[in-house]
Amino acid sequence: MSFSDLRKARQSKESQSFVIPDNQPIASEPQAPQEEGSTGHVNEVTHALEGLYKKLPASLDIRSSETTGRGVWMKDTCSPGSILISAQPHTAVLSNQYLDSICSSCCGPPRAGDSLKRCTQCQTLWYCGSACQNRDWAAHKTECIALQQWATSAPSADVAIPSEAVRCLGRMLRKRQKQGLTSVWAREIDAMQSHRSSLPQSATETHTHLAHSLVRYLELTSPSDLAEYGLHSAAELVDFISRFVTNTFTLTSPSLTPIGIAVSPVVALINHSCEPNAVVVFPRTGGSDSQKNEPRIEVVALRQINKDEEILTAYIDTTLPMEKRQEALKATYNFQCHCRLCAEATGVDLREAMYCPKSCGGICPVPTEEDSFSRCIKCKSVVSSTDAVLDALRVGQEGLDKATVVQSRDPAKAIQLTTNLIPIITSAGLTPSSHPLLALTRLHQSLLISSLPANMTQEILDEIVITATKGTTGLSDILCEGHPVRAIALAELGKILAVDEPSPAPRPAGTYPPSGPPRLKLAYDTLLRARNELLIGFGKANDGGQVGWEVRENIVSLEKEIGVWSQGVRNVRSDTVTPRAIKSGP
Ligand SMILES: C[S@@+](CC[C@H](N)C(=O)[O-])C[C@H]1O[C@@H](n2cnc3c(N)ncnc32)[C@H](O)[C@@H]1O
Repeated sequence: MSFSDLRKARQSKESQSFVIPDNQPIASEPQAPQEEGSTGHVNEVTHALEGLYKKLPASLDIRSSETTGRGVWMKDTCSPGSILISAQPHTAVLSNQYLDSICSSCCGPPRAGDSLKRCTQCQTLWYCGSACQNRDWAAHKTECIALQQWATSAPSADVAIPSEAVRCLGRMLRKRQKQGLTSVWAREIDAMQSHRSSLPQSATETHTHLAHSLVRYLELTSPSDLAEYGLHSAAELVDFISRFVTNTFTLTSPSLTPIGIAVSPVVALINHSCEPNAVVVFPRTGGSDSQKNEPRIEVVALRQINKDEEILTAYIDTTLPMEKRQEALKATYNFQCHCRLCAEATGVDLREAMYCPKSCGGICPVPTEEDSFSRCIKCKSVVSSTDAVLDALRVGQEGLDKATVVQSRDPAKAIQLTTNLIPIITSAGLTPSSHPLLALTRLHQSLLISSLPANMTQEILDEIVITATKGTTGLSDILCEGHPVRAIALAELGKILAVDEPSPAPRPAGTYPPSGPPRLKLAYDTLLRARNELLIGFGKANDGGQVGWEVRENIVSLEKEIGVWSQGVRNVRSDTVTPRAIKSGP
């Protein structure tokens, strides 16, 4: 779960009449139910929680602890790939860049051969068709006018649409007003945790900017106007925003591209671990009439979770090293993580590792500015090239930041950066799973794919295969089997290996990537592995979600291709055997 887009909150045209106080505690802030002991069952259920209890399947329970607040626990043991929660988000909105390519109601692309239809009034949201538009109308009706007014007063075309955060908060407040402040819907939102009273300064500033934009979007002219949304002061508005920031999920496409944000109070009850036993996904659950149930947010078990064990998901990218994970958790969720991965300094974390300088097959922790001493855990050789490694790490991180920023505006520049930096960091000895090498490799892969020339050469295709293989190797070293990120990476590698080679030619055994039939066989094996992992990460009952179905089809067509090929070989053999048999006959 992450929410980086808050930083993009628009700051223009702030209302003059509003003073949003910084860091003032909210007297009426609802408290998470607390009990003595670390994991006591919540006996006194607040009104707000009643609805959430009803939404939880019978196998789950809400319990609270002093350190992490409320959390969701297993009442029965479940197996990997079990869908633990399946819910329709309270609100889901698309990021601005996807408004014209994805339906704002079902959050899916247009059906094959069809195109999206634009709302003729605001000309901002697009839909699959009238069924999707009608389903969204209750939420869009007032939003439609607000979007038109925002566009009219926007200082420039690039800020003519409010950010996803502002649009999402607008939808939440309007629905809260419409459903009634005491409705189950509103109480569920109110039950989400707020950090208003203990925000770090950086977060307070972001919340404040967001509040200003929201005030403009809702066309409020004085704090008293907030009353119609059940908020009685600007401080309560900031409290509402804190609740939203702490509990919002990144809405993703079935292949995990971030496409927007979603709010689901029941899923938001789950606490964080950097070694999660479950994941939050939007797999698309299928069926002939699936659009009306989408988007669906689901929590899926990554491994067996035992009775009386807490369900834990990761709020941040767990391929990052500890310091970066802690920074991200503190900035957005205001806590320090003490999970096993963060607390136990056992062995070397493969997110921060390099190969033994003597190439004994062992690994060493990467040196840091604070602790530059590093030695191989196997042969104990000391890393002497510390300065060179630190330089490579610094240059790699700077390059990664730059390439990430320019990737959509200037993909050629981004590709130039990743192409130059990957060899530098690799030669410093970093393992494929280490930061920033893994992140650069994955970015390089996606840039290569998105900038494929029409006349793709064997060389380019092979480079993509090699990059995708390095990425999957790195991910497989640090993410558990069935993790959706790892499963999608495997599926992509399998699909890339299955692409028709422009000029296949036999290669010596052991050459990577292979060519011709051995490549096809490798594609088949990789897709089979991917499918097994997709069944875990996106749920067995979903048949691995949309990517799982696609991979199943890829496997079937490869089976045919390999079958035709084997049949061809058999025919060739029998063609050559038969004449000989005739010759050697009586
Ligand atoms: C999405 S909410 C999770 C549910 C929350 N515990 C509650 O009572 O509503 C996120 C907040 O829960 C708390 N939290 C989640 N995981 C935690 C962890 N591993 N350690 C400490 N606090 C955690 C933090 O306050 C965080 O901002």
